[in-house]
Amino acid sequence: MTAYTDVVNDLSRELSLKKPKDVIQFCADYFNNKLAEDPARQQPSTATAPSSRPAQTASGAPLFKDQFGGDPHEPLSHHPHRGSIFKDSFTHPEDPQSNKIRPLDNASPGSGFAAHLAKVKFNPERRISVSAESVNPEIFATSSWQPPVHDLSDEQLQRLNNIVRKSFLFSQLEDEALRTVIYALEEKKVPRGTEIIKQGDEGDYFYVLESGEVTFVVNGETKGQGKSGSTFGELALMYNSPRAATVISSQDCVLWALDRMTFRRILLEGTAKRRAMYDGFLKDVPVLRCLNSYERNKLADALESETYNKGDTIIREGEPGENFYFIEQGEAEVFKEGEGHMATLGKGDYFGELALLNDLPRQATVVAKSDVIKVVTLDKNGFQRLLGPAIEVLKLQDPTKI
Ligand SMILES: Nc1ncnc2c1ncn2[C@@H]1O[C@@H]2COP(=O)(O)O[C@H]2[C@H]1O
Ligand SMILES: Nc1ncnc2c1ncn2[C@@H]1O[C@@H]2COP(=O)(O)O[C@H]2[C@H]1O
Repeated sequence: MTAYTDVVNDLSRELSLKKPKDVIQFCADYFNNKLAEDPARQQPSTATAPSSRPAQTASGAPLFKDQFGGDPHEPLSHHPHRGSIFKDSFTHPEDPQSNKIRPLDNASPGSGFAAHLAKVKFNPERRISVSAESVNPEIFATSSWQPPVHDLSDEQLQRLNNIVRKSFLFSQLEDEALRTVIYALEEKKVPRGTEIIKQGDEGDYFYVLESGEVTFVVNGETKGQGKSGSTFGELALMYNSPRAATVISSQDCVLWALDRMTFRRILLEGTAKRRAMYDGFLKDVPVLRCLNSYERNKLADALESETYNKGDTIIREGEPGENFYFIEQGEAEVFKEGEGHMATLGKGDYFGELALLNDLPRQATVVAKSDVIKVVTLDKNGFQRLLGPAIEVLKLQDPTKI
């Protein structure tokens, strides 16, 4: 009874301090957070597992159940090998009973593995809102959470340094947060054909792919590839929802795994805000109509906003090109040396693609026309990796050829 009273008193104190608008959601997050942080409820690690374990109840059941009542994991509960690579076993998609990894006969993502994957139908679009844990980061201040700290060799640090320099996700972090994330990362080498994440599982780790390639499969259908430098496994951690896709290495991969709590504490808030901020706008950009909502989210992760005033030169003809731009608000004009005014661009239009597509200097000068023009920019790396099928549309719409 004393324990119960203590818990209720602690909760009441938190409630009076934070005064949340949604008391039920706050309480749900408060207890989920407590459970996830209680080491007594985490299973002991295995040889292949990173030191932090996925959040589970004492009985081994996932903590983060469907808030609408049902347990999203239920259909898989009789499956003997539901775990991802960092749980019980390495499983081969063609033989889930096997703990051994066997290379896939046919690495072509469209054929070989898709048919063997997740039999359970699952709606990857279903989302539980990002919980108060994220929108209310002070909730963490009171807890005794300590991030994992791994022993990294100089060689590993050097490689991580390269990844961090190229990654928009990390470049947004303050020094201390970045250091915490780096030392919490754990290197994992996985051979081709390994099921890294299984659709429907609970979320445990977020992954950064240093080298190799992974394939995403949703309800048995291949949805795309992640290339070196990309990240995955964030959705289940952001929304406390089951894994939305199965992820299989289609080449030998070097991965870095970040535990759920470190992801939530350090990377979640920025990611969720950025996705929410840009999603409405990106949906209305004609050239991005061919992207699905997940591809739009990944694009949002990489965008930066910039504002210019009337007369400012955003791009100068002849200079090297580093960024691609979408206009979020206002208008810009395009001029070309010797030819004069070429075009006026407005909301939802883009510019700066030619230099990046063709590895050429800028082909024109772009100047802000409105008093204030808001643009979102994507760097070269993001341009090459995140526009997917939109790249073909950009090539077809080359303004110098039409
Ligand atoms: N089309 C897609 N739908 C859902 N998840 C995807 C898709 N493509 C890639 N993924 C990634 O696959 C991951 C599976 O685990 P998560 O749901 O945690 O996060 C998911 C995303 O990072
Ligand atoms: N007629 C045009 N010729 C060249 N660039 C144009 C023209 N119209 C619009 N632009 C845009 O102006 C941009 C200048 O930088 P980029 O050459 O990278 O990409 C160019 C196009 O996006």
